Amino acid sequence: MLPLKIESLAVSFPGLATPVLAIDNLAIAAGSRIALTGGSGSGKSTLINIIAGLERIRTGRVVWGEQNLADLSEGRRDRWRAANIGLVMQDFHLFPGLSALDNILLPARLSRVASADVIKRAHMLLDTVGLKRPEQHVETMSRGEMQRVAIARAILRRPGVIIADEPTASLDLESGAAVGDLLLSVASYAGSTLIIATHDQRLVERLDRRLLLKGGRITGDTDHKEIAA
Ligand SMILES: Nc1ncnc2c1ncn2[C@@H]1O[C@H](COP(=O)(O)OP(=O)(O)OP(=O)(O)O)[C@@H](O)[C@H]1O
Repeated sequence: MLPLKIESLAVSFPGLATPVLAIDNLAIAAGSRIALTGGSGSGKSTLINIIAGLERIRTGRVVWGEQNLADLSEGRRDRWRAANIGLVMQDFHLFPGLSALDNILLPARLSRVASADVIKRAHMLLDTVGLKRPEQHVETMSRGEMQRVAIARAILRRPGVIIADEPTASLDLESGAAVGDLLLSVASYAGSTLIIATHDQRLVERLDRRLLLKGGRITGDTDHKEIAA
Protein backbone atom coordinates (compact mmCIF):
# COMPACT_ATOMS: atom_id res chain seq x y z
CA MET A 1 0.00 0.00 0.00
CA LEU A 2 1.70 3.20 -1.16
CA PRO A 3 0.62 6.87 -1.29
CA LEU A 4 1.42 8.98 -4.36
CA LYS A 5 2.41 12.62 -4.50
CA ILE A 6 2.92 14.53 -7.75
CA GLU A 7 4.41 18.03 -7.81
CA SER A 8 5.08 20.38 -10.73
CA LEU A 9 4.97 17.56 -13.29
CA ALA A 10 5.24 18.51 -16.95
CA VAL A 11 5.55 16.06 -19.84
CA SER A 12 6.38 17.40 -23.28
CA PHE A 13 7.13 15.78 -26.61
CA PRO A 14 9.29 17.26 -29.35
CA GLY A 15 7.35 19.35 -31.85
CA LEU A 16 4.47 20.13 -29.48
CA ALA A 17 4.02 23.73 -28.29
CA THR A 18 2.43 22.81 -24.93
CA PRO A 19 3.02 19.90 -22.53
CA VAL A 20 0.70 16.91 -23.02
CA LEU A 21 0.57 16.59 -19.23
CA ALA A 22 0.86 19.35 -16.60
CA ILE A 23 -0.01 18.55 -12.98
CA ASP A 24 0.96 21.05 -10.26
CA ASN A 25 -0.18 19.09 -7.26
CA LEU A 26 -1.86 15.74 -6.77
CA ALA A 27 -1.97 13.53 -3.69
CA ILE A 28 -3.43 10.02 -3.68
CA ALA A 29 -3.85 8.28 -0.33
CA ALA A 30 -2.40 4.81 0.22
CA GLY A 31 -5.00 2.12 -0.42
CA SER A 32 -7.43 4.42 -2.25
CA ARG A 33 -9.22 3.42 -5.43
CA ILE A 34 -8.97 5.98 -8.20
CA ALA A 35 -10.71 6.28 -11.57
CA LEU A 36 -8.72 8.19 -14.16
CA THR A 37 -11.11 9.51 -16.78
CA GLY A 38 -11.01 11.90 -19.72
CA GLY A 39 -11.56 11.96 -23.46
CA SER A 40 -9.30 10.44 -26.05
CA GLY A 41 -5.94 12.22 -26.07
CA SER A 42 -6.50 13.86 -22.66
CA GLY A 43 -3.31 12.32 -21.24
CA LYS A 44 -4.47 9.22 -19.34
CA SER A 45 -1.95 6.80 -20.84
CA THR A 46 0.85 9.37 -20.54
CA LEU A 47 0.06 9.78 -16.83
CA ILE A 48 -0.01 6.01 -16.35
CA ASN A 49 3.35 5.64 -18.09
CA ILE A 50 4.80 8.29 -15.79
CA ILE A 51 3.45 7.00 -12.48
CA ALA A 52 4.35 3.42 -13.41
CA GLY A 53 7.93 4.51 -14.05
CA LEU A 54 7.79 3.53 -17.72
CA GLU A 55 8.71 7.05 -18.90
CA ARG A 56 11.54 9.18 -17.65
CA ILE A 57 10.46 12.25 -15.66
CA ARG A 58 12.25 15.39 -16.87
CA THR A 59 10.28 18.04 -14.99
CA GLY A 60 8.71 17.64 -11.56
CA ARG A 61 8.42 15.06 -8.80
CA VAL A 62 6.48 11.80 -8.75
CA VAL A 63 6.88 10.26 -5.30
CA TRP A 64 5.50 6.84 -4.29
CA GLY A 65 5.93 6.52 -0.53
CA GLU A 66 9.46 7.85 -0.08
CA GLN A 67 10.67 7.12 -3.60
CA ASN A 68 10.87 9.95 -6.13
CA LEU A 69 10.83 8.17 -9.51
CA ALA A 70 12.67 11.12 -11.08
CA ASP A 71 15.76 10.15 -9.02
CA LEU A 72 16.01 6.64 -10.47
CA SER A 73 18.03 5.55 -13.50
CA GLU A 74 16.12 3.46 -16.06
CA GLY A 75 17.47 0.16 -14.69
CA ARG A 76 16.63 1.03 -11.07
CA ARG A 77 13.19 2.27 -12.17
CA ASP A 78 12.56 -1.10 -13.87
CA ARG A 79 13.51 -2.97 -10.69
CA TRP A 80 11.46 -0.64 -8.50
CA ARG A 81 8.45 -1.13 -10.82
CA ALA A 82 8.77 -4.93 -10.81
CA ALA A 83 8.72 -4.97 -7.01
CA ASN A 84 6.03 -2.34 -6.38
CA ILE A 85 3.64 -1.93 -9.30
CA GLY A 86 1.21 -4.42 -10.78
CA LEU A 87 0.52 -3.20 -14.30
CA VAL A 88 -2.36 -4.28 -16.50
CA MET A 89 -1.81 -2.68 -19.91
CA GLN A 90 -4.44 -2.17 -22.62
CA ASP A 91 -3.00 -4.82 -24.91
CA PHE A 92 -2.03 -7.15 -22.02
CA HIS A 93 1.66 -7.58 -23.08
CA LEU A 94 1.41 -11.38 -22.83
CA PHE A 95 3.93 -13.69 -24.49
CA PRO A 96 2.47 -15.95 -27.20
CA GLY A 97 3.79 -19.50 -27.22
CA LEU A 98 3.81 -19.57 -23.42
CA SER A 99 1.11 -21.01 -21.18
CA ALA A 100 -1.05 -18.95 -18.83
CA LEU A 101 1.05 -20.18 -15.89
CA ASP A 102 4.38 -19.37 -17.59
CA ASN A 103 3.13 -15.90 -18.54
CA ILE A 104 2.18 -15.22 -14.92
CA LEU A 105 5.58 -16.41 -13.70
CA LEU A 106 7.81 -14.88 -16.39
CA PRO A 107 8.47 -11.48 -14.73
CA ALA A 108 9.18 -13.19 -11.38
CA ARG A 109 11.55 -15.61 -13.16
CA LEU A 110 13.34 -12.71 -14.88
CA SER A 111 13.71 -10.98 -11.50
CA ARG A 112 14.91 -14.32 -10.00
CA VAL A 113 12.22 -14.37 -7.34
CA ALA A 114 10.16 -17.34 -8.61
CA SER A 115 10.49 -19.38 -5.40
CA ALA A 116 8.35 -22.45 -4.66
CA ASP A 117 6.01 -20.15 -2.71
CA VAL A 118 5.62 -17.81 -5.66
CA ILE A 119 4.87 -20.75 -7.99
CA LYS A 120 2.26 -22.01 -5.53
CA ARG A 121 0.74 -18.52 -5.42
CA ALA A 122 0.62 -18.40 -9.25
CA HIS A 123 -1.47 -21.61 -9.24
CA MET A 124 -3.71 -20.16 -6.55
CA LEU A 125 -4.18 -16.93 -8.53
CA LEU A 126 -5.12 -18.88 -11.68
CA ASP A 127 -7.88 -20.39 -9.62
CA THR A 128 -8.85 -17.00 -8.11
CA VAL A 129 -9.23 -15.44 -11.57
CA GLY A 130 -11.25 -18.46 -12.71
CA LEU A 131 -8.84 -20.02 -15.20
CA LYS A 132 -9.00 -23.78 -15.09
CA ARG A 133 -6.27 -24.64 -17.60
CA PRO A 134 -2.84 -23.41 -16.42
CA GLU A 135 -1.12 -25.01 -19.43
CA GLN A 136 -3.32 -23.34 -22.09
CA HIS A 137 -1.24 -21.14 -24.41
CA VAL A 138 -2.32 -17.52 -24.14
CA GLU A 139 -2.71 -17.03 -27.91
CA THR A 140 -5.58 -19.55 -27.88
CA MET A 141 -7.47 -17.63 -25.18
CA SER A 142 -10.39 -15.21 -25.46
CA ARG A 143 -9.76 -11.54 -24.66
CA GLY A 144 -11.51 -11.92 -21.31
CA GLU A 145 -9.27 -14.87 -20.42
CA MET A 146 -6.13 -13.00 -21.52
CA GLN A 147 -7.24 -10.09 -19.36
CA ARG A 148 -7.45 -12.41 -16.36
CA VAL A 149 -3.95 -13.80 -17.03
CA ALA A 150 -2.66 -10.20 -17.17
CA ILE A 151 -4.35 -9.40 -13.85
CA ALA A 152 -3.01 -12.53 -12.15
CA ARG A 153 0.49 -11.67 -13.39
CA ALA A 154 0.13 -8.08 -12.15
CA ILE A 155 -0.73 -9.12 -8.59
CA LEU A 156 1.63 -12.09 -8.23
CA ARG A 157 4.14 -10.17 -6.11
CA ARG A 158 1.46 -8.50 -3.95
CA PRO A 159 2.30 -5.03 -5.29
CA GLY A 160 1.61 -1.94 -3.19
CA VAL A 161 0.05 -0.39 -6.28
CA ILE A 162 -2.13 -1.82 -9.07
CA ILE A 163 -2.48 0.27 -12.24
CA ALA A 164 -4.79 -0.78 -15.05
CA ASP A 165 -5.23 0.97 -18.41
CA GLU A 166 -8.73 0.42 -19.86
CA PRO A 167 -9.09 -3.05 -18.31
CA THR A 168 -12.69 -3.50 -19.48
CA ALA A 169 -12.29 -2.12 -23.01
CA SER A 170 -13.60 -4.51 -25.66
CA LEU A 171 -15.03 -6.89 -23.09
CA ASP A 172 -18.78 -7.57 -23.04
CA LEU A 173 -20.81 -6.26 -20.08
CA GLU A 174 -20.61 -9.46 -18.09
CA SER A 175 -16.86 -10.00 -18.58
CA GLY A 176 -16.22 -6.29 -17.92
CA ALA A 177 -18.11 -6.49 -14.63
CA ALA A 178 -16.18 -9.65 -13.70
CA VAL A 179 -12.83 -7.95 -14.40
CA GLY A 180 -13.97 -4.97 -12.27
CA ASP A 181 -14.91 -7.38 -9.43
CA LEU A 182 -11.56 -9.05 -9.69
CA LEU A 183 -9.48 -5.85 -9.62
CA LEU A 184 -11.46 -4.45 -6.68
CA SER A 185 -11.30 -7.64 -4.69
CA VAL A 186 -7.57 -8.28 -5.22
CA ALA A 187 -6.76 -4.65 -4.41
CA SER A 188 -8.75 -4.73 -1.19
CA TYR A 189 -7.34 -8.16 -0.24
CA ALA A 190 -3.75 -6.98 -0.76
CA GLY A 191 -4.49 -3.41 0.48
CA SER A 192 -3.06 -2.06 -2.79
CA THR A 193 -3.59 1.47 -4.05
CA LEU A 194 -5.66 0.99 -7.21
CA ILE A 195 -5.60 3.35 -10.22
CA ILE A 196 -7.73 2.53 -13.24
CA ALA A 197 -7.88 4.57 -16.46
CA THR A 198 -11.26 3.88 -17.96
CA HIS A 199 -14.12 5.14 -20.11
CA ASP A 200 -16.40 2.56 -18.47
CA GLN A 201 -18.93 4.51 -16.38
CA ARG A 202 -20.01 1.40 -14.47
CA LEU A 203 -16.45 0.82 -13.34
CA VAL A 204 -15.91 4.53 -12.50
CA GLU A 205 -18.90 4.42 -10.15
CA ARG A 206 -17.40 1.53 -8.21
CA LEU A 207 -14.22 3.46 -7.34
CA ASP A 208 -13.71 5.97 -4.48
CA ARG A 209 -12.43 9.00 -6.31
CA ARG A 210 -12.65 10.20 -9.90
CA LEU A 211 -9.96 12.32 -11.54
CA LEU A 212 -10.91 13.95 -14.83
CA LEU A 213 -8.17 14.91 -17.28
CA LYS A 214 -8.64 17.44 -20.05
CA GLY A 215 -5.83 18.66 -22.29
CA GLY A 216 -3.29 17.10 -19.90
CA ARG A 217 -4.63 18.92 -16.83
CA ILE A 218 -6.77 17.69 -13.97
CA THR A 219 -10.04 19.54 -14.39
CA GLY A 220 -12.19 17.44 -12.07
CA ASP A 221 -11.58 15.65 -8.78
CA THR A 222 -14.61 14.02 -7.16
CA ASP A 223 -14.57 11.95 -4.03
CA HIS A 224 -17.39 9.39 -4.26
CA LYS A 225 -16.77 8.24 -0.71
CA GLU A 226 -17.52 11.77 0.58
CA ILE A 227 -20.62 12.01 -1.61
CA ALA A 228 -21.87 8.67 -0.26
CA ALA A 229 -21.15 9.62 3.37
N1 LIG B 1 5.46 10.01 -28.01
C1 LIG B 1 4.61 11.00 -28.28
N2 LIG B 1 4.96 12.00 -29.13
C2 LIG B 1 4.12 13.03 -29.40
N3 LIG B 1 2.88 13.16 -28.87
C3 LIG B 1 2.47 12.18 -28.01
C4 LIG B 1 3.30 11.07 -27.67
N4 LIG B 1 2.61 10.27 -26.79
C5 LIG B 1 1.43 10.88 -26.60
N5 LIG B 1 1.33 12.02 -27.32
C6 LIG B 1 0.18 12.95 -27.37
O1 LIG B 1 -0.17 13.22 -26.02
C7 LIG B 1 -1.58 13.37 -25.88
C8 LIG B 1 -2.06 12.47 -24.78
O2 LIG B 1 -2.01 11.11 -25.22
P1 LIG B 1 -2.48 9.89 -24.31
O3 LIG B 1 -2.17 8.63 -25.05
O4 LIG B 1 -1.89 10.04 -22.96
O5 LIG B 1 -4.05 10.11 -24.22
P2 LIG B 1 -5.20 9.18 -23.63
O6 LIG B 1 -6.02 10.05 -22.74
O7 LIG B 1 -4.61 7.96 -23.04
O8 LIG B 1 -6.02 8.82 -24.93
P3 LIG B 1 -6.86 7.48 -25.32
O9 LIG B 1 -8.05 7.44 -24.39
O10 LIG B 1 -7.25 7.76 -26.74
O11 LIG B 1 -5.93 6.31 -25.17
C9 LIG B 1 -2.16 13.07 -27.25
O12 LIG B 1 -2.45 14.29 -27.90
C10 LIG B 1 -1.06 12.33 -27.97
O13 LIG B 1 -1.11 12.54 -29.36
